[in-house]
Amino acid sequence: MGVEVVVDGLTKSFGRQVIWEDVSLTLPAGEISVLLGPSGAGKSVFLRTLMGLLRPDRGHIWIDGHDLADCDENTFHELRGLFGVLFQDGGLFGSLNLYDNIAFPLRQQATAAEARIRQIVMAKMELLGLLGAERKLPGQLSGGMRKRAGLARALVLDPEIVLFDEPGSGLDPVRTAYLNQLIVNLNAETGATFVVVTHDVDTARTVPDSIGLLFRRELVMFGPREMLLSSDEPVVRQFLNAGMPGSDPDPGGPPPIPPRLMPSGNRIRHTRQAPGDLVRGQRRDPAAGIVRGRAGT
Ligand SMILES: Nc1ncnc2c1ncn2[C@@H]1O[C@H](COP(=O)(O)OP(=O)(O)OP(=O)(O)O)[C@@H](O)[C@H]1O
Repeated sequence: MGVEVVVDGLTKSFGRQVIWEDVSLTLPAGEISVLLGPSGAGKSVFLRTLMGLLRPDRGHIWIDGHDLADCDENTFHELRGLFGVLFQDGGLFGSLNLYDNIAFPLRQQATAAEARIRQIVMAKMELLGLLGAERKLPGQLSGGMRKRAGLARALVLDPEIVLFDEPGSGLDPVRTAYLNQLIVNLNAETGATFVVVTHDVDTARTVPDSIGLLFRRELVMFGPREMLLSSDEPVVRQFLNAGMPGSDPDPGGPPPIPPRLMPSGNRIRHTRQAPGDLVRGQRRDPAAGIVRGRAGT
């Protein structure tokens, strides 16, 4: 099972440019959280700060009782080892074939023999639908395959926390939908804590358990998907439900909440809340289709 990450009062600036201030949220263990925001809101900076690639000006990132933003070097390396990341472009080495790209983190660790490395790499390639493409170079792959290869490499060390930076960027809607389903399936398969940053509203509405909205240097709201999708907060409504910040909110109220994507096959996701529970608890009518399946089904 993945680990919980507690972000407390995080602030990041570059010189005099404040990117975001006083961000606090809890990423639930084993669940999918999506951070949504317009281009330039600082989503990628947030991911890079979360995994220790950038140092925050203030605040804490608590994981397993340690503060990633303020700990000794050994603890820092141990905490960094909990993360796997899918970079926007897949982050593959252009001169290495797919097999060697995916094997790279294992070889860097230098703890596993080649036979074991082969077993692990082939298992991840199978999981991501990449078997047969072992000898291809990244430049010979479609955008979708490059993303999946980047994901196989991100998963090769069985991380507890997986970060996705704009997984749909550069993909057409069909490939984005395929990748979204894959994310949900992989979350069920690995049980790791997933954090997805995106400006794709469809992804934010259907993939996560929780949604956060970064807008104008602050985290406007973070909470269960259904809470944000039924929120009356104008910025949240404008962004998540009408799609255009600054446009008039829909006078008829938020549009229906779409069903959450469920894992395909026999995979099971264990989440804290069944679809529809939250809006029912608020005495709102769940939208048609929302109450499909129970938590863990
Ligand atoms: N290393 C850096 N040094 C200085 N400024 C930076 C650095 N990295 C990012 N920024 C600035 O931080 C701001 C937020 O960038 P970021 O890439 O996090 O946005 P984003 O929300 O991920 O946007 P997009 O959706 O377009 O990827 C931008 O103004 C960017 O120029």
